[in-house]
Amino acid sequence: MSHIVIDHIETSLKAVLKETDFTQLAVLVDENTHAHCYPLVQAFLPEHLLIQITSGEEHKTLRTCEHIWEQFTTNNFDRKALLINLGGGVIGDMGGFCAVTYKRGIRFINIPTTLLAAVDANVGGKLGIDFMGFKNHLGFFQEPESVLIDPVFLKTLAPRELRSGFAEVIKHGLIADADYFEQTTAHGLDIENWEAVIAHSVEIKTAVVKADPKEAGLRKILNFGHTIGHAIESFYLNTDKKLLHGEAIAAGMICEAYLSKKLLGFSEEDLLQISRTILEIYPEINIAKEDFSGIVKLMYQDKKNLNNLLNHSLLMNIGKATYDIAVDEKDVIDALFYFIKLKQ
Ligand SMILES: NC(=O)c1ccc[n+]([C@@H]2O[C@H](COP(=O)([O-])OP(=O)(O)OC[C@H]3O[C@@H](n4cnc5c(N)ncnc54)[C@H](O)[C@@H]3O)[C@@H](O)[C@H]2O)c1
Ligand SMILES: O=C(O)C(=O)C[C@@H](O)[C@H](O)[C@H](O)COP(=O)(O)O
Ligand SMILES: [Zn+2]
Repeated sequence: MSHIVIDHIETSLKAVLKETDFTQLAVLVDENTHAHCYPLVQAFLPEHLLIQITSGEEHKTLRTCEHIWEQFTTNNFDRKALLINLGGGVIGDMGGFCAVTYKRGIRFINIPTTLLAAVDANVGGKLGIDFMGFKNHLGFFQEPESVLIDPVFLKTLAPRELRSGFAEVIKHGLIADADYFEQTTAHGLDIENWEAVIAHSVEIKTAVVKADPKEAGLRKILNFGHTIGHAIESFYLNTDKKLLHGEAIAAGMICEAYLSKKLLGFSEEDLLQISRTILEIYPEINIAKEDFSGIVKLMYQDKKNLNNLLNHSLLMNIGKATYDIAVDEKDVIDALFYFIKLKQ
């Protein structure tokens, strides 16, 4: 498992660099983390190569990886080089992917700068990039050496991005801790102590990952909301209706809570509570009826599927999830109809 620290970035970064022996150092940023986050760490870094990529899910591709690998290569990085991923989930997933493939693997450290990366993406070792329009289609399981979390980075994060990350916090409550779901959603996004939220989400996620690092079974519960959510995210990615990861997962969680009721006897009352809570935080997510077939088609590449069956992770109760539930295509369509009817 990674060494995960929540502390002032100056303290944690200096400590990690002191105890890590490396030949070359690179820092991966996008234009936003270059502008807002790099100035908070630059003074504590020894000589390094700064690699900048363009932000956004649409750049989480092989093409961007080629740029990163070219930078390592032209700067003669050897196997004892170290990469620092300074950014959100896109930087962490893709930087990690480039690190483990370069010369069969160099070490990497994550410094999450979005809520989503701090509570979820940068923790647990799922690395990857999108391919042929499918989410995280190429990837590895490999934990970072360290994850250095400091809520200070959230100060410059756009409110829409903070809200996107909050969807994974909601997910953690729904799959593992009913009280956490109640407490975190009680006042919308008006949260005073982000550090406590991050710490508890990381605790929930790391416990699951420790029990099942490579998603043989239990880890699939972390994918609640993602079978339908990823398909929605991919469907709208290159359109003017683009959704952020957490927004698509928020819609996916409503649909999959509906499936939990229909297929597992999850309570109607809890379904309504989840639907109302999520719609209050994400009122503007719209899915069009004419897009349903395209969305369902994308679900056939979900990594949890076996024998071409759409395998879902669903809820038994608020706070308890289960996995490997095969779902019929027509039930998925019903779930999407449930979502759009809620909004009428
Ligand atoms: N590996 C995993 O387990 C896992 C888990 C959840 C999500 N993910 C992946 O994570 C990605 C989403 O991550 P994300 O929401 O962090 O997106 P992101 O990396 O695209 O970051 C969101 C935006 O915020 C900007 N930004 C980042 N930090 C900032 C800061 N401190 N101040 C100002 N702007 C800042 C970025 O430039 C970007 O424009 C998706 O690709 C998703 O599939 C992976
Ligand atoms: O860590 C996990 O496991 C997750 O499923 C966390 C998800 O929030 C995350 O979006 C993950 O990248 C999805 O993985 P995938 O295997 O469905 O691509
Ligand atoms: Zn996710």
